[in-house]
Amino acid sequence: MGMALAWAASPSLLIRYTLLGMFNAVMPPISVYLSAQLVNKIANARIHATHFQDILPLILGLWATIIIQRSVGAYIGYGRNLYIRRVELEAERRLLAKAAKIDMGHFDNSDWYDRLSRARRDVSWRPGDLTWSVLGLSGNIVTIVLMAGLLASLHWLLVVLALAASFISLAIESRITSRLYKYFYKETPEERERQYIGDMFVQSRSIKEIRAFVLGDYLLGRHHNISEGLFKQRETIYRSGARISMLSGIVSGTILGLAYVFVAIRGIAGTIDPGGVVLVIGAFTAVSGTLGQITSTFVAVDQHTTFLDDYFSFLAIDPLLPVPADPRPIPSGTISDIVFDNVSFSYPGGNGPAVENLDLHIRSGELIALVGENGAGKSTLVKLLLRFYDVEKGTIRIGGVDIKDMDPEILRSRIGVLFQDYATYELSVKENIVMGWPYRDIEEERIAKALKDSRSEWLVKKLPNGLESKVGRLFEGGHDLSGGEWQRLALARIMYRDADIWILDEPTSSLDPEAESAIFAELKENLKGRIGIVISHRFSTVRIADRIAVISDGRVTELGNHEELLKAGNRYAELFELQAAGYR
Ligand SMILES: Nc1ncnc2c1ncn2[C@@H]1O[C@H](COP(=O)(O)OP(=O)(O)OP(=O)(O)O)[C@@H](O)[C@H]1O
Repeated sequence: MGMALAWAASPSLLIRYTLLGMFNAVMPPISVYLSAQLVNKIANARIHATHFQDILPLILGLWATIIIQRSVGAYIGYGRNLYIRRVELEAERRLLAKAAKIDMGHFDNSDWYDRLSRARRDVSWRPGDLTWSVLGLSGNIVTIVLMAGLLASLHWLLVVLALAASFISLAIESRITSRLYKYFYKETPEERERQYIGDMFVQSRSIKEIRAFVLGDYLLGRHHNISEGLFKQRETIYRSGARISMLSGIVSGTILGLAYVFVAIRGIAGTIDPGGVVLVIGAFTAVSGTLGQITSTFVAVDQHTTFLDDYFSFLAIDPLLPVPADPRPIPSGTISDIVFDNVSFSYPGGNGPAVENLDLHIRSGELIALVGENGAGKSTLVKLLLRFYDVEKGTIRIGGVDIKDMDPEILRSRIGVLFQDYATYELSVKENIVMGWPYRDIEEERIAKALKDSRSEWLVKKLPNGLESKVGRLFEGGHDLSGGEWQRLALARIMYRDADIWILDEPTSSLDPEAESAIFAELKENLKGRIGIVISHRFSTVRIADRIAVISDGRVTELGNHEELLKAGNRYAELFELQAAGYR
């Protein structure tokens, strides 16, 4: 799987640098062999007259191998760095592309969320690290085979010793890394909490409250306790890691010592000539060095398996909501109606139904308001209409077509929604608006109309660079906006989108009352056959709607226009009177 990713990033680069790596891996054995020959020639010079020209070819050969090895090595290093970045970028692109599409329900599952945040955290380096070590493997094998061949030409025992030293350290050291990784894997929920608390100190949403409630010491204390607990666990693991490393060093160092003993005895006895001694020492060192690299490759692969598992299982995550193979189109033009027909739904892991046996018929061209107490199920209706979740019972139909039979992305393209917790894009004002539908050419006229419909023209005039002004404080030169100003931009974004259904979930919570009633009046006027769904707790706003549905415990308990509901004298009338009394 991992290799498929490496291949997809750039097959030609992968092949080129693998072949070059294998070519370069031949250089060290040649170099060791030529050095041995050189030592023999020099030793022989004491017995037989030797001219410099006799050894010159050897020197030139050694020179050439070093030059080739170093320069090709530098080129490989450059190319591999680029290639590895490609792999990292490709891995990240795939992850983000998947994250943008998976069903919202997955985000309610903390196991998936853990997996995603781990994969997201590591995707910027683990695929690269893995590719880097695996790329060197073929070259390492070439070097080992040739070096082992050189050693075997002297004595098989040397090959056995060299391999033994490296395999023992492989076995010992891989234990440390797997333990380390298990630890990092396990700590995720605590580490997430620690980071979450740390973030509170720097996020604009919470910094004010930390001061106002004097929460600094309390939160720091909590952060400190988690950090200390994690530090202690880490200390234990690092300590045992250090002990294991020491043990591995002693074992492999001793085996290396034995090889030197063997070579020394043979050298003194004259059964190995001086060049042979050089060859043994050079080859032995190279074999254990290269086997060390192979060891770390295996360790790296082992280390990254959990990441790869997280990453690929995330990419392979199945949709929760079945997408029809042959989706039915939404009738074009104005939507004739939206019907919630006996709908029931419970959140996965939630306590009890959020919506139960709910019936609601929304007519073409009307502005309908949903009111009800906190947690009554109003926002859930919006999420069901957007098909973030599938209903458990009943159906939702738009223009007579069950939304389960539609392509969810096409369904969403017909809806413009302003969530309660709408997004604030710290980009330019223009982009904030254009993100309403960024897939067509930018039309200045449309932007101007969106600003007018959301009554935000003054906001653009106020900013120094007009539409091009950056908003937010994340980037240099950005202007921070007030809550109401951000909300205006979000509203302009909805107006820019050419949607047939407008949904505003508490659109006016940060707006001043004058702006609120103006926006509502304008919204109603601009509907022009569209369906508008507004969720609000402000009855002064709600009364403008054509009809009002009171939602209570996941059901529609009252339905009608303001006057009708007041006359009925039920919960709506009660709540309206309560709010109205506050203004008298
Ligand atoms: N992701 C979720 N997982 C589990 N339960 C949820 C989830 N989202 C909402 N709920 C629960 O579903 C019920 C309905 O919530 P919903 O957000 O629809 O209420 P609401 O009427 O929009 O409330 P408010 O006026 O506070 O915005 C609540 O009991 C809420 O706790």
